[in-house]
Amino acid sequence: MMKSNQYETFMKDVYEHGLSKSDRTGTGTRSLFGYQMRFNLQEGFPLVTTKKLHTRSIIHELLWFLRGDSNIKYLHDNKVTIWDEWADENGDLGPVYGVQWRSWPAADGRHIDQISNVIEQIKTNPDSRRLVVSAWNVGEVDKMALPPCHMFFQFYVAEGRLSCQLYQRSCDIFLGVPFNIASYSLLTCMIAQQCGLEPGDFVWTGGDCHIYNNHFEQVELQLSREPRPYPKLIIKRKPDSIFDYKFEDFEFIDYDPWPAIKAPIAV
Ligand SMILES: Nc1nc(=O)c2c([nH]1)NC[C@@H]1CN(c3ccc(C(=O)N[C@@H](CCC(=O)O)C(=O)O)cc3)CN21
Ligand SMILES: O=c1ccn([C@H]2C[C@H](O)[C@@H](COP(=O)(O)O)O2)c(=O)[nH]1
Repeated sequence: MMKSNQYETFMKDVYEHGLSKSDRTGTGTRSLFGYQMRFNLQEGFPLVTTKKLHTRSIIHELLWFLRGDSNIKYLHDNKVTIWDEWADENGDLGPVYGVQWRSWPAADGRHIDQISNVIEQIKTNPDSRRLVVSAWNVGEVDKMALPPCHMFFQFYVAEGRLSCQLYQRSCDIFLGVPFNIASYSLLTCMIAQQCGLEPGDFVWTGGDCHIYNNHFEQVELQLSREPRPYPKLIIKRKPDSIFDYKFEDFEFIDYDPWPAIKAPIAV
């Protein structure tokens, strides 16, 4: 049986040993710098079980990134509200994740589709050590509603399995991180399917890992719960490309979480 408590162990460590640190939002945090978790995607899908996650928001947000979108209209059409606080009156967020993934503006005027390129490289040059995607476009960060938190990821192929490591510079452990782990694990499974590989490990690496001061009660409740086994992800068909997946293609089976826990988000 695989351990399914990596996230809770991480949360407990930061809750017990984090340093008091003020932050941009004025909320205040308990924070540790530098942490890593590893999830073997062969052994289950790392959806946090100690609270119920809104998987609909996670799937739609990932499909929205893959569209190369910078407006929350797609999310709204699908009743996902997680980006509302950061959008302007037209629903725009500036050149955020999706834009950099799909059409990074190069100095010579080209627009680079990093997702298509990295998939092509995984298929044709799997030993490459350059299988990277970056959302941190230094020249555009100040035009974004929020500079990317999950900012850089790298793929790795060995023995027919595709692994992915994410670097996340800033990590809201209670609200953001469960979404981020699930989202990149899902992306890894999708890209593996497209490339005829099995999913390997998802490695999560965090920079400023923090628990907001107004999440302490929620964290105590969550840490009092025993983690349960992870669910399994079923992808019901193999679409023609990474851009053709639909919400209905995904199903999590045997997801048996504890009840949801509400918390305010720091804006
Ligand atoms: N402070 C902060 N934390 C974040 O995690 C975060 C940001 N800001 N800004 C940008 C995005 C938006 N993300 C969000 C935003 C909201 C939820 C949230 O409210 N989650 C609730 C309800 C989910 C839902 O209704 O879909 C949860 O209980 O998980 C999660 C991630 C992640 N990011
Ligand atoms: O995917 C995400 C997006 C955002 N966050 C969190 C991390 C921080 O708490 C805030 C961003 O504030 P900064 O001052 O820009 O660091 O949002 C996350 O955990 N995951």
